Amino acid sequence: MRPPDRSIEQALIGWLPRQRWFAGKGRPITGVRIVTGTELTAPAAGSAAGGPGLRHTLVEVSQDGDRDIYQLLLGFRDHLPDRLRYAEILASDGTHVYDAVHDPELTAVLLRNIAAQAEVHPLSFHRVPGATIETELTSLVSSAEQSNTSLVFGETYIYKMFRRITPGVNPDLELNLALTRAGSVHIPRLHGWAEMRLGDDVATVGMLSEFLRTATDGWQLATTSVRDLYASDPLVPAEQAGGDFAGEAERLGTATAQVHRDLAEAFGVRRVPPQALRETAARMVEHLDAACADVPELAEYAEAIKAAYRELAELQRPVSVQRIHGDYHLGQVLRTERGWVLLDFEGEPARTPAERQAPAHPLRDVAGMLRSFEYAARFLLAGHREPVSGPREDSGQAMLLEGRAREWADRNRTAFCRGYALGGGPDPDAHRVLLRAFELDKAVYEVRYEARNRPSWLHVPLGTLPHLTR
Ligand SMILES: Nc1ncnc2c1ncn2[C@@H]1O[C@H](COP(=O)(O)OP(=O)(O)O)[C@@H](O)[C@H]1O
Ligand SMILES: O=P(O)(O)O[C@H]1O[C@H](CO)[C@@H](O[C@H]2O[C@H](CO)[C@@H](O)[C@H](O)[C@H]2O)[C@H](O)[C@H]1O
Repeated sequence: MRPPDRSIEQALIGWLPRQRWFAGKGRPITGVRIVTGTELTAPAAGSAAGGPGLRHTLVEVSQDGDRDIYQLLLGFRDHLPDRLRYAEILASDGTHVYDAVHDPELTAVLLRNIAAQAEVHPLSFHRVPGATIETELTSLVSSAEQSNTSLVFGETYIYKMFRRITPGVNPDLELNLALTRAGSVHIPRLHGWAEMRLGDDVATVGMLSEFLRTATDGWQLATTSVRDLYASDPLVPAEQAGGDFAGEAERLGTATAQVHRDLAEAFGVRRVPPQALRETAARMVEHLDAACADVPELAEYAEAIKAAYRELAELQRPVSVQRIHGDYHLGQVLRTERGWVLLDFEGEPARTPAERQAPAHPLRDVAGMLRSFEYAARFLLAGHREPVSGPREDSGQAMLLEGRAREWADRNRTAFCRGYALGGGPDPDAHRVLLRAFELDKAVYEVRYEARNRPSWLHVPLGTLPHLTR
């Protein structure tokens, strides 16, 4: 017999904070309520009766007066095989309740439903016109560090199951659909999606795309290049050291500009008066104040950061805004045989849905990627922080590597901006005040993000601030 909902809700209070994708870490959960439960198991032909059950579930999680909705796939079995033990959430009344994303026997229904454009009220599954979907593939949970959960089917598809559900079309799907219609080569091919009714609205719950099997992500490529530079003879300049990334950085800049152009064509461009920049600067000050309250180490840079925001507020020119990526960094781009491909148009996970969808200046994305170059250059310095106060030769080594990090970040920054301008984007060199303010705002976001999610990384964005606030 299946345990009652209230036992499952109780078990989820302990289980949710342990999940990588759970956005509310560090804040006590005061309640979990199952909002919807939809039976999804449609046993494949030939499978045994009485097999495992799958229930698509939305839960409302209360924390500090906030209520967020999360999506779960709950599996139910009388006997839980050893291979699924680690996914168990609760065992009660002879039934095991577990995280069914790890059970390919159950997740197969997602592919079948998308292929069939099934309606399983309140869920509905959609296939992109012209797509044919192979339904006999089995899934594995992607091992990528993610805010959501992705299932890789065979080596063919990737189904991104959005974890935090908000009413409306998810911007990731919205922008992927628009770029698909524009014929962009800079996104994975979109095959389908799943959505559900949520009150009076519809909410996107999943997206099925081409899995780019042979791709390497930008972070991996960039940090390999940084490693090569650190290991090379200090007298050899970056362009001559092995694994130089500048060519890739330039091509990435061009691909970024092309995606911005397609988004501008699909969603339009709006001219906003100088007043809008004053409002943007005021919001940046709010972000900064909130971040300083959370992370006291930020306070020593606050004055210099505010000075940069004042310069932004004083700009007397209108600017053009449009839909952009919104959370652009090296982990969101894949180097493939057909060039750079962009992923994850959801915007920053910590922002509200309205903020994520608001048109913004495209240099915000450029700033995001430039910050990522700083991260890639500096994160390997972690192991070299101690020696700074150690013996003199170690401290000399640390300074040398700091210099190498600067060289790498500057070189790739220049290359990316060149590629971006060549691709038709607004020239970053001609908008220095704007770009600097965006970089600082992103750095502030990152300090807060790391403090909350990966405290051992906090030194990375903090370590970039002396240079950025000079
Ligand atoms: N189409 C794809 N092909 C290959 N790998 C992918 C694809 N989509 C995503 N990935 C991998 O999964 C990771 C997380 O994807 P992403 O969409 O950014 O998820 P999240 O929003 O949950 O962080 C990416 O960094 C990439 O390594
Ligand atoms: O990829 P997500 O949408 O989950 O974005 C969040 O997590 C990112 C880290 O996984 C975080 O990115 C920061 O760390 C990256 C290195 O891991 C670095 O390349 C980025 O420049 C840096 O911002 C991102 O900010 C956050 O929203």
